[in-house]
Parts: sequence; C-alpha cells; structure tokens
Amino acid sequence: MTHIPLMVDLRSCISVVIGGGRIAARRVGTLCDAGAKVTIISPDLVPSLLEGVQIGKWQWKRKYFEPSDLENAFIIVAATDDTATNRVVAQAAPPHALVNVVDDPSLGNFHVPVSLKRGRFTLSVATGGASPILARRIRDELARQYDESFGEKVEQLYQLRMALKSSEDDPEARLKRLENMVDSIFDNE
Ligand SMILES: C[C@@]1(CC(=O)O)c2cc3[nH]c(cc4nc(cc5[nH]c(cc(n2)[C@H]1CCC(=O)O)[C@@](C)(CC(=O)O)[C@@H]5CCC(=O)O)C(CC(=O)O)=C4CCC(=O)O)c(CCC(=O)O)c3CC(=O)O
Ligand SMILES: NC(=O)C1=CN([C@@H]2O[C@H](COP(=O)(O)OP(=O)(O)OC[C@H]3O[C@@H](n4cnc5c(N)ncnc54)[C@H](O)[C@@H]3O)[C@@H](O)[C@H]2O)C=CC1
Repeated sequence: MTHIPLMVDLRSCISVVIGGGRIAARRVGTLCDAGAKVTIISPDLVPSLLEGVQIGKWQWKRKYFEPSDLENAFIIVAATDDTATNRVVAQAAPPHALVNVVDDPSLGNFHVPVSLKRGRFTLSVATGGASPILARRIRDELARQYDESFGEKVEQLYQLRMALKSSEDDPEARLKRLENMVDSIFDNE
C-alpha cells in the first residue's frame, strides 16, 4: 500500500497553490475551509478565486511560478494547465512538504479523495486515481445512507464517551460500556 488516508489538522498551515483555474479553486476551497493560510501563485484567477482575494480569505501573488514561491510552504498544490510547470513545482518542493500534482499524481506525495462530512463523521473514497467519477458516485450513494441524523448520533456518542472517560471503570468494563453505547445509539440503523 503506497498511500494511507490521514486526518491532518491544517489550521495555520502555510499552503501554496500554483494556478488560478477551476481545479486550483477546488483545492483552495478545501484548504481554506480547513483553516489553512493559502497563497495562490498565478497570472490570472477564475472569478470565485478573485472574490476570495477581495474579501481577504486567501492571498494572491499575480505572477508566473518561481521556486522561491515555495518558501515555508507545508502543503503545495501544482494546479496549472502546464505540465512542464507542474513538474518544476514538484521538483522545487522542500523535502518535508506535502505535494499534490493535479495532472500527474505520481510526481507528488498525496492526492485528494472525495469526502462526505457529517459533523465529526468523515467518509472518504479514493480509487487510487482509477476513476474520480466512480469515487464520486460511491460517495453520493453513501450520502443517502449516512444522512445528517447520522452526524448527530455520532456527536451524542462522543459526548457519552467523554463523560465515561473520567469515570473509574476497569478497562474491560469500560470497553463493554462503550460497546453498549454504540448499540443503544445505532441499533435502529
Ligand atoms: C489522482 C487524483 C489526484 C488529485 O488531484 O488529488 C486525480 C487525478 C486526475 N483527475 C482527473 C480528471 C478528473 N477529476 C475529476 C474530479 C475529481 N478528482 C478528484 C481527485 C483526484 N483526481 C485524485 C484521485 C482520487 C481518486 O483516487 O479517486 C476529486 C475526488 C477531488 C478534487 O479534485 O477536488 C474530484 C471529485 C470532485 C467531486 O467531489 O465530485 C473529474 C470530474 C470533475 O472535475 O468534475 C475529472 C474529469 C473526468 C475524468 O478524467 O475522470 C485527471 C485527468 C486530467 C486531465 O484530463 O488532464 C487526473 C490526472 C490523472 O489521472 O493522471
Ligand atoms: N485532479 C483533478 O481532479 C483534475 C485535474 N485536471 C488537470 O488540472 C489541470 C488544470 O485544470 P484547470 O484548473 O481546469 O485549468 P485552467 O486552464 O482553468 O487553469 C490553469 C491555471 O494555471 C495558470 N498557469 C499556467 N501556467 C502557469 C505558471 N507558469 N505559473 C502559475 N500559474 C500558471 C493559468 O494562468 C490558469 O490560471 C488540467 O490541465 C488537467 O490536467 C483536470 C480535471 C480534474
């Protein structure tokens, strides 16, 4: 297995997205929603990206890519429509950065699955690059099964589990109680 799913806290993480088109806009949205500080490097922007610049959601450097744009970046997305530029971005990335190259994922070290969020509950589907459209279909099917009420139940479970954390049960009894909690909340599924 060459890729594993991770849940990463991106708050305050510096990210640089190269390119200002439709795919860049998708990545910028995802990163910004997770609280990352995003800078876009591109000579132009699609309207949705420009809007975000105007209201201060993310930064824009109006220019073509240069390796020095990657200084301090932890997450780097090469999202131009120019394969050669995307390749240069991948090569210039600092060794500890997370890099996503949208037209050739093998040049980077992560790619992006389709996701579904219901409160604390996250479901992600990846096909190893075989078919993002298939991944989306599976997500849409699962979205019907795991609706908003599922997220509420997960939250309920979390609250109960936190309350139990401070109690003095022995480990075995604790596990049993946790199992029972899951049963009692989800037995109607
Ligand atoms: C490997 C990966 C790397 C990465 O980008 O992280 C990758 C790679 C590539 N995608 C391509 C094409 C398309 N991708 C989409 C859509 C999505 N692609 C996404 C993820 C991933 N795409 C990663 C693997 C995920 C997995 O394992 O399943 C999603 C989930 C997330 C997102 O991108 O936000 C998002 C779902 C949006 C949603 O939520 O519905 C559409 C449809 C559309 O845009 O509507 C098309 C056109 C139709 C088609 O070609 O299938 C091409 C060819 C480009 C070209 O033609 O040049 C490559 C390059 C290659 O395959 O080498
Ligand atoms: N991973 C995925 O989900 C998908 C990936 N793709 C790939 O993504 C690429 C980008 O797609 P779109 O966003 O639709 O393209 P687009 O043409 O809308 O946007 C490309 C952007 O890159 C900028 N750019 C070009 N050269 C640059 C440079 N040297 N430095 C900085 N910015 C530069 C352009 O000015 C433009 O803003 C496509 O070429 C395709 O191969 C396409 C569909 C889905």
